[in-house]
Amino acid sequence: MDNEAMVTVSRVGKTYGRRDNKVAALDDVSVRFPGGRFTAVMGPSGSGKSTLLQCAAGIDRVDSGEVELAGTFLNKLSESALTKLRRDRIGFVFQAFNLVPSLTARQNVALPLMLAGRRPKRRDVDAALDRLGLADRRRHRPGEMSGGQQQRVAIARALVTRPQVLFADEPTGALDSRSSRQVMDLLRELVDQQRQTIVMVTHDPVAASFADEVLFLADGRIAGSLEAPTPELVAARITKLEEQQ
Ligand SMILES: Nc1ncnc2c1ncn2[C@@H]1O[C@H](COP(=O)(O)OP(=O)(O)OP(=O)(O)O)[C@@H](O)[C@H]1O
Repeated sequence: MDNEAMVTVSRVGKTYGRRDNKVAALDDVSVRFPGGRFTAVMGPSGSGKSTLLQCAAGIDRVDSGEVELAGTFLNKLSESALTKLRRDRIGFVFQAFNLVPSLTARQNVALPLMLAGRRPKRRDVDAALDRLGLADRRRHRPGEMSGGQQQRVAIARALVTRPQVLFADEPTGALDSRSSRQVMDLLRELVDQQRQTIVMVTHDPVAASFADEVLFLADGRIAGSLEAPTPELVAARITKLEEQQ
């Protein structure tokens, strides 16, 4: 389903807090994330990027509007059906890696399969690690790996179930520029070689320039988009949005 919408967010609203503490994190947001494409989401701090990602990934529920993942409307699902959908069809990568410290790379990658009630095959787990250039780190625990290696294990773990969409929330936020570049090269490769659909929140114009398109948010609303982004063009748009704050 290349270039058809893999995820469709329609008129989504999400508010946090109550009464006089209310914050509209998302205000009537509509956006389509095409299949087989890499979309970056950017915007000033507090503009709703993480909220959009979490609503699109079924981690958080919307207050109004709809989220559709390849024909499934997430709002209509029960908690257990939503949990199953997240396990089977969605991969999520966080800034802080979120690996289990006591488990090896192999065990961390096998975890989502076990949670989904599938018996992890060593071959599949090792293939996921190999694809991310971690063949020689299979038996290492997170504390024995660099930040870049840990993030690559986290990406292998997110991909082992072959999710329809990989969501990443600032995946390079805790990495130095060399490791960031490596992770971004890998994400780009996944899109180009395997038509993986990726949606990534980032603050970094260089990371965003690896995407096919950058979507900008400001104050919980869509504030434009940019095709074929370069770091310079992205930085200019972001600076402008921040000035308007
Ligand atoms: N759990 C929560 N409880 C209360 N307010 C929240 C919660 N999560 C987010 N918010 C508020 O919603 C708004 C959007 O937050 P969100 O984290 O989506 O923004 P962001 O663009 O990802 O920010 P940042 O770039 O700083 O991570 C902010 O005003 C934030 O303070």
